[in-house]
Amino acid sequence: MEKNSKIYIAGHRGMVGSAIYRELQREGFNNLITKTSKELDLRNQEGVASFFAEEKPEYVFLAAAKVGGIIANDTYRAEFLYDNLQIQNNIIHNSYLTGVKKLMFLGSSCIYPKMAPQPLKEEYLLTGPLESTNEFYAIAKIAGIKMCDAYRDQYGCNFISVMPTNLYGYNDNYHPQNSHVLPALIRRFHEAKEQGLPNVTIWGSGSPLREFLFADDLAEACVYLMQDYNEPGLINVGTGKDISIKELAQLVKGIVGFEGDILFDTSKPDGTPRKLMDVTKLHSKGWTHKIELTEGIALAYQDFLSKTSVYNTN
Ligand SMILES: NC(=O)C1=CN([C@@H]2O[C@H](COP(=O)(O)OP(=O)(O)OC[C@H]3O[C@@H](n4cnc5c(N)ncnc54)[C@H](OP(=O)(O)O)[C@@H]3O)[C@@H](O)[C@H]2O)C=CC1
Ligand SMILES: C[C@H]1O[C@H](OP(=O)(O)OP(=O)(O)OC[C@H]2O[C@@H](n3cnc4c(=O)[nH]c(N)nc43)[C@H](O)[C@@H]2O)[C@@H](O)[C@@H](O)C1=O
Repeated sequence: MEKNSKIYIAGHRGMVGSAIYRELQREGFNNLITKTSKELDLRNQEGVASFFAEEKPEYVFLAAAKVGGIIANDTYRAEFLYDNLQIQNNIIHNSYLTGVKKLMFLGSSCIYPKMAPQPLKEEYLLTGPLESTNEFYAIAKIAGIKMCDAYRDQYGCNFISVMPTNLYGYNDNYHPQNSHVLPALIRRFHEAKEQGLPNVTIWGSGSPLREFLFADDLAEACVYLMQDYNEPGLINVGTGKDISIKELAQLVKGIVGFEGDILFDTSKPDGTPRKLMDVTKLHSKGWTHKIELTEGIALAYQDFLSKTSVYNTN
């Protein structure tokens, strides 16, 4: 990418898209184009076709998607499948039609089979059944990887697929039910501290293991890979370290400064027992994460505190 290359960041107001936008700006890229979902609904085939035909971006980061935590994925199954297929089909196909030089598709670690060996190697894709709570989201993401590969094989498009682990960071979604675990816990412990509650309840048994990457680290990896990585298939992006949900809750409790007890609601789903990325391929390309979990949670909590007036209305 040249500093003046025309780069479209789809989903630039989201947690990941906004981090990619900031990283590109930091690196001096000066021709960035964006559209909010109000300005352009990416599910709309004609709208996306007109946008690409008019703007003709040279590079595309596909960070727009219907995203949410375990309950949102399980509840809005049709939307997670339909919205994500529409968004990615429209963007990938029109990138081909208008001659985009390179596109990055963002998937997720939930594409791997529920009981895959750990850590998750890229070659474990499509080797077993998926976790049911996020099956429809995962099917859409797997279709996205295969779209990129099919367009590479048939048309020679340089479309790459990056699989991030569970993410958190600035501009996260703090919705009480629909968010991912880390923002949910930051909010719940904070509100319990403010209200002087004796305990906080977290979902499931606390035993699932998850790996967490700060979104700014992911953005750095994305911009890095967009410049140097040109392979079919997929590449994992993570830290290679995981933690149980119970330990995570204790960590967030300490950072937020809540002093009560932690209870477990085992009527809520645990989801996949473990999702630890194998990051050997990523490290071999020369990139490693920088922000460790304790530091990242403190940064995310500061961001949450600076926006509590917004979250209080949601
Ligand atoms: N968060 C996580 O833990 C993980 C995320 N990922 C992947 O990273 C990517 C970004 O996720 P994240 O930043 O967390 O998600 P967010 O929900 O924070 O942001 C998603 C963005 O997508 C845009 N969007 C959604 N629907 C539409 C639509 N119909 N038309 C146009 N734009 C739309 C939204 O735009 P607007 O704001 O304008 O409405 C929003 O800014 C996704 O592909 C996700 O699957 C992968 C692994 C983990
Ligand atoms: C990134 C990935 O994220 C999703 O999968 P997930 O890893 O299961 O996501 P999660 O962050 O929602 O939960 C992680 C764990 O944490 C537990 N947990 C405890 N207490 C809360 C809680 O309060 N909220 C939430 N959400 N989870 C909680 C929860 O029960 C589970 O055991 C995919 O659907 C899909 O979106 C995807 O790709």
